[in-house]
Amino acid sequence: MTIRVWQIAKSFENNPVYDDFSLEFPENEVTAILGPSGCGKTTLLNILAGLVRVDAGRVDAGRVETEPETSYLFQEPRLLPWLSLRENIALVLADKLPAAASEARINNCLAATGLAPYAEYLPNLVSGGMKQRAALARAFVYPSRLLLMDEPFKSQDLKTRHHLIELFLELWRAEPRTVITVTHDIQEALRLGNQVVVLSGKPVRIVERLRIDLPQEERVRRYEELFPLEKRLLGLVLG
Ligand SMILES: Nc1ncnc2c1ncn2[C@@H]1O[C@H](COP(=O)(O)OP(=O)(O)OP(=O)(O)O)[C@@H](O)[C@H]1O
Repeated sequence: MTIRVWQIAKSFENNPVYDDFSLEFPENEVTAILGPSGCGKTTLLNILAGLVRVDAGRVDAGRVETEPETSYLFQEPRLLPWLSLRENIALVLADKLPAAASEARINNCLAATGLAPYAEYLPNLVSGGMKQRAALARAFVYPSRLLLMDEPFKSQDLKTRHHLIELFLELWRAEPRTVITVTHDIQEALRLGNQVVVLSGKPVRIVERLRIDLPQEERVRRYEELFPLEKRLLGLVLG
């Protein structure tokens, strides 16, 4: 199901963030959103997650009745410090699947993220990159149809970020879902996005919407083909 917002409006007191704003997020594709601080990117994710109500317009986030079908990945891993990595991941599946299916799914996810040897560790005993792997595992173990990511790799060093992006793409290819990711990093947007949307202004407008047809798994090897897009996005972001 395609996720979309249609003619939405949202103000905070006298601050009109959205007014008559529409955007579609194609099914099982990654949409990367770029835009200046404060333009409304997190607000859009929160609207789609059902955490913020719009003042007007329609939000079609693919939810079946009241059942949450959304995973949310943040810049900080947000793991519960008193639970092991396995328990943190298992938490989101509580009551969602029968115990045996849940166990199998968690073990697969731990293996896919390279966390199996550390599954019983508490979060504080592992590196920041491993914590974010666990957060990725938790986001993917939950059978959501929509995954929202708010600057998910921002606080990681360059190499860890590269590995986390590759890991994200592996998990997403194995179990595709519609992904919307917010970032300030043009290269990250170009590595991840099937579409890249640039937002700006108050109320916010779409200043660019690019489609990228080069498959994500080819993008490191053939990055030079993305240079013209990078240049274009840089021009738009720098104004
Ligand atoms: N709960 C709230 N109450 C009042 N104002 C809010 C609230 N949430 C967001 N805003 C305002 O809405 C605008 C958009 O905020 P938002 O966090 O969506 O921007 P952003 O593009 O995600 O910024 P950044 O890139 O810095 O994270 C800002 O002016 C912000 O101050």
